[in-house]
Amino acid sequence: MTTFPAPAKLNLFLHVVGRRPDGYHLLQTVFRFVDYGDSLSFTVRDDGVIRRVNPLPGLDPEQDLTVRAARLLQQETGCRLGADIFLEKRLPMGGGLGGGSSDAATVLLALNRLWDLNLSRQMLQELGLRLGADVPVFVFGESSFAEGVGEKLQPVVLPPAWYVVLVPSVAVSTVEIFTSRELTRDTKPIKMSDFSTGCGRNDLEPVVCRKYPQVAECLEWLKAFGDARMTGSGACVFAAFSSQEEANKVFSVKPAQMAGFVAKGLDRHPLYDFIS
Ligand SMILES: C[C@@](CO)(OP(=O)(O)O)[C@H](O)COP(=O)(O)OP(=O)(O)OC[C@H]1O[C@@H](n2ccc(N)nc2=O)[C@H](O)[C@@H]1O
Ligand SMILES: Nc1ncnc2c1ncn2[C@@H]1O[C@H](COP(=O)(O)OP(=O)(O)O)[C@@H](O)[C@H]1O
Repeated sequence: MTTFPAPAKLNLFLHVVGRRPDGYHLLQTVFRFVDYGDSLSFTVRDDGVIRRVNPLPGLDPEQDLTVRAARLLQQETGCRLGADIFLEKRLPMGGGLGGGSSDAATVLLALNRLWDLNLSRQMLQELGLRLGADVPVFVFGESSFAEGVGEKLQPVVLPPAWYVVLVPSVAVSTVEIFTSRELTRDTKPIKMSDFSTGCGRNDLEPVVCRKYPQVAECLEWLKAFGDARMTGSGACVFAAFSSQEEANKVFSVKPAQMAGFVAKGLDRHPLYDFIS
């Protein structure tokens, strides 16, 4: 059995700049990976069966993004191999940390290698986009300025940072927030060259805070220590610090009922070198 990481992402800012005719929203965001996440283990099977060894409670294994990613790879390549997939889940579902998307990307990257398929990064990004708007960036593998629905990616260089991430005890549905009437969809687009750390905001944040007071409460607490933001469609919130000591210090004084973790910002996905 071989084990592979599936890191979380943070959206350092997230602007909704428009809406496509199919209802999907046009975004501008910066994605950063952190050294905290799920991990996946695979045993290759020669009978073509894709099996989730430890299904997630409440989620039909056929709907699990790991299974959907593996089947998509089989369909597209005609590969006759299968896999047993074991998922060690650490990332909260509906947390805005991209857990499901990262799991799917790790399946694409790992099985591309374990099944000896040799698909290019571009090809895997395209397959990823069919699974979810957030999947391509995990295959792209670098901190990115993203546009479109999140699939138009340009690498960005970010300063070292340690993040305090708080995990409110609610799962936020991405669809619910994007379809909300109060969501503003007209933030003026910025140029990538205008981006600097700390710029912008998360346009989804006020909508989530109104619906989920636990998110507002975590944000308010963290704002006393830094520029706290929500990631993605929530529920998690984070603030950046320039040293691990500073981040640990803030984390150590959080109220006991607030869950969370401290993580280091990464420049690259740990599986970046899987594709040449
Ligand atoms: C908001 C973001 C920001 O990074 O992150 P999360 O909070 O999910 O982590 C992403 O855009 C989420 O991407 P992802 O979670 O892959 O979304 P998808 O499965 O493709 O879409 C779920 C639903 O969200 C809405 N959706 C998603 C992306 C987008 N750009 N516009 C949308 O309107 C659509 O209603 C879609 O049916
Ligand atoms: N392997 C998976 N891990 C997490 N969620 C999954 C997975 N497969 C499918 N999902 C579905 O995707 C939804 C979004 O999950 P997730 O990606 O963890 O959150 P977010 O999009 O807020 O970052 C979950 O509520 C769940 O229904």
